[in-house]
Amino acid sequence: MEFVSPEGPQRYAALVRVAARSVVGLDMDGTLSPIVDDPAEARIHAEAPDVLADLARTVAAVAVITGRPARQAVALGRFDAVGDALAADRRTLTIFGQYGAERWSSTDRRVRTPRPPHGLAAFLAQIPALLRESDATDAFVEEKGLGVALHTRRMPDSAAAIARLAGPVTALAERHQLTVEPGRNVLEVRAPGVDKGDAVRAFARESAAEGFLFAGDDLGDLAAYAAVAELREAGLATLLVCSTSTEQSALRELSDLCVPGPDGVIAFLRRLVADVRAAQLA
Ligand SMILES: O=P(O)(O)OC[C@H]1O[C@H](O[C@H]2O[C@H](CO)[C@@H](O)[C@H](O)[C@H]2O)[C@H](O)[C@@H](O)[C@@H]1O
Repeated sequence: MEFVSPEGPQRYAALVRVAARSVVGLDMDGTLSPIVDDPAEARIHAEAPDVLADLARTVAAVAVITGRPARQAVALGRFDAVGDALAADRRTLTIFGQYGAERWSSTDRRVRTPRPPHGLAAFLAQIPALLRESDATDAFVEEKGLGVALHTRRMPDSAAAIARLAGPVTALAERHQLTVEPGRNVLEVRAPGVDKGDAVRAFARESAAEGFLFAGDDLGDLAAYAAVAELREAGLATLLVCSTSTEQSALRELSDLCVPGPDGVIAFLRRLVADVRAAQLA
């Protein structure tokens, strides 16, 4: 394992020691799901459902903390099947969707979701004009119920399109009391006041966690990283794992461990499960 913080090896060992009373939060796109051009074509890593089930039997609780709508994440991740596999062991998989605004659990299988933010409908109505004025009519618009993502990945010069869109999107979002969440070849617009950090704090509190591992890949995961750092200050065993890509490096310097994309995340989680089980037998 390539630890990138000096404390990484000790933090990993401490987390293994308290794993049975620790929780794991995992980002989805770019961490559990390989990045693809069309968001609707994303699929979870083929081994992820089995690994998540094994992990959930090993630690206190597992959550996927994603920008995706919770219902969509459940479908793309085949999380119903993971929940079925966990039911006999009385374990639960939790999904925090839309950056923590939504919640689903494999126990009750219902999505708890707030009302769409005031201002979203007006923002949506102005998107065609905004894209025309920003020379970005080929951007892919993903409506998410509580927000909207403007994707540039399939445009000829994605970075230039993001640069043209960033100012106008931010100005229009602010006019409608919405916030902008930048990501990999995407600008998302959603309600302010909740982020992945809130999901981390809620999950740790409700689980009375003694340890917290989080893995992510993108800017939206920075809030989760900050919340895990707070938990570390409060005395929890923590580990921050970056799923690396050539597209985004913001998490690297904040991480304890870097692994190569979803393949690396899955291999790491398998290793964690094996190390925890070995420690419990010792
Ligand atoms: O928090 P995450 O689980 O990482 O979700 C963030 C957003 O991911 C999706 O977009 C990203 O993945 C797409 C599929 O691989 C890719 O085409 C796109 O360029 C990426 O930005 C998703 O479409 C969004 O709804 C999520 O909020």
